[in-house]
Amino acid sequence: MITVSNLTKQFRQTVPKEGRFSGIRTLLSRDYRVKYAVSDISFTIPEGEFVGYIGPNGAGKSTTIKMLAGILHPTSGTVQIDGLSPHRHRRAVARKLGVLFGQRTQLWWDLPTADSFDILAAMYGLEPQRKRERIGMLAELLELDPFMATPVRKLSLGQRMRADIAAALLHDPDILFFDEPTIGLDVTAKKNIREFLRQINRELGKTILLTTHDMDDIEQLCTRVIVINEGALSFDGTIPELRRRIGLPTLMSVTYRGEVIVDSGVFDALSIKEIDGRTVIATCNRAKMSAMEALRLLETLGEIEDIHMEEPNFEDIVHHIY
Ligand SMILES: Nc1ncnc2c1ncn2[C@@H]1O[C@H](COP(=O)(O)OP(=O)(O)OP(=O)(O)O)[C@@H](O)[C@H]1O
Repeated sequence: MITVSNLTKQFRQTVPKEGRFSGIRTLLSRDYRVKYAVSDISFTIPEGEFVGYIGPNGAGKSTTIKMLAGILHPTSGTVQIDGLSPHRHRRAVARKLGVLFGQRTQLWWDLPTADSFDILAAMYGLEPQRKRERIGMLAELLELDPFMATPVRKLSLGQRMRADIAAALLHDPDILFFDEPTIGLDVTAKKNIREFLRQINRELGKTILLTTHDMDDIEQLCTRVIVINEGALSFDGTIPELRRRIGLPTLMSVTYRGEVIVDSGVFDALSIKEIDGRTVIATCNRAKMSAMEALRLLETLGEIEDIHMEEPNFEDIVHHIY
């Protein structure tokens, strides 16, 4: 269980100087402003949940994850991982956590991939037999064998990400913080990583906090989504709740048995956009009207032959909350 209470992180940022020698004058400046990277955030994540942690660039996502992992110390507020503070019980918490920052590898750049696993296994104090089992299993699941002997710097991005995921899972932690695990990957590599994350959540019961700018990752994987904006929490709930909250219209295309003649216009939450012979295109605000109610209204226009509904794109919904 992860418990975050009133978590806040301030950074001191130098105020940039203008005019001649601005670069060097900024470096030497004593003028600071306080930046609230994370501001009074609270949430709890029970065991086994798969939570998306999203927000625009600079919202404070990575800063939160660094505080959850004990890499950064909060300015105020607390984090507890199974009742322990990541900062004060660093070692005990490190055993429970697997952390991945997709933009930065935790592997040793110039060493063969396998050597990084050896070093990490030694750091976590894994017994030789246990180490062999873990590496063998992860190598099979993430298809690492073809490049185990290759230096990390020569891996493709997809291979490097798989190796980093294996590194995060090597000591078999129960909780995973994954910051952008699909960044820059092609469609197939993304799909494979998503499938892997889904499996370790569903089949092995791992608790996952996932940060990503890829809304397909969130929609396909997460049962719950937490949105952070300018350091503050702006939504915490399920994806259907987020859809309802934003209330973007659902598109309905209805074909009637005979020609329909209606004045294009609005029936409160249902709005007729286009009439083309026997087909009527309408949008329905689902925050105000259910699909069934919309259908009942559309039935009053004639006998329906076929109906097609398109839910608003999740990415568009998220843009509305940012
Ligand atoms: N070490 C630091 N010193 C000063 N300011 C910082 C530091 N780290 C982060 N910030 C600032 O805190 C804010 C939040 O940054 P953070 O990296 O947590 O955002 P993010 O949501 O992860 O963004 P992105 O999606 O771009 O990765 C930003 O304005 C950033 O410039």
